[in-house]
Amino acid sequence: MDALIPAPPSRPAPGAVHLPGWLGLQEQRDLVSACRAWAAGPVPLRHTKLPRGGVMSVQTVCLGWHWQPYRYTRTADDVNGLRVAGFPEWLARLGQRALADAYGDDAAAREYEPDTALINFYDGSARMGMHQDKDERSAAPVVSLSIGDTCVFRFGNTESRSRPYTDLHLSSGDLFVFGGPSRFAYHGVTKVFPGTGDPATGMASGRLNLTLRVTGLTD
Ligand SMILES: O=C(O)CCC(=O)C(=O)O
Ligand SMILES: [Fe+2]
Repeated sequence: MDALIPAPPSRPAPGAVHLPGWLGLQEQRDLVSACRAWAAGPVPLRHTKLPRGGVMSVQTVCLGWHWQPYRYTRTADDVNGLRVAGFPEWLARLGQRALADAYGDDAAAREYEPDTALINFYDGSARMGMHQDKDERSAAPVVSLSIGDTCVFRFGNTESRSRPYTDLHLSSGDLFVFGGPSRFAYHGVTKVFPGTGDPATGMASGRLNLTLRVTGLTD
């Protein structure tokens, strides 16, 4: 939680890697600016509607492909019907750098071509229940980047939402990658600590998380 003393790198499960403080301050600032522009449209940042009538407490906007429970489409049919913003090349390169640093396998990192990003904004009371990222038709790793307030990220197992799991803090600038045997592990966000982010990132409050993924889909 203390931005001045980043936690050491850790591997909570095989294929899962946490690299605290991976993004520099300027990279975080640039990502915040980019996310602010994406949040304005063509598809706005919004609370995703759930099939049984509820809404998610986080607010989300997608790039490349639009996710809604539980599929990807090019257009945001549950929002305004517009095509989502494209997935930029620079973000794919950032994802490759993340994989290279997490796994130390430059050749595998060069092959990584994420084509969607889910950008989630958490206010102080938002949470995300334990779930698997399993609407992709690819087992390529998920790259997660966090900016703003620190949260408790619960990283579990591939069998069920319950124990064993590891609770860790994801703070501003942290990278978390889950692939290989952990790719379909359950995970969630149980708590956000308001006021723990550095306003110099451009986030006055709240938490931003980007997950880069390979959908395995073609048009
Ligand atoms: O906010 C996070 O750290 C996790 C987000 C997540 O699991 C998701 O978008 O599927
Ligand atoms: Fe997820």
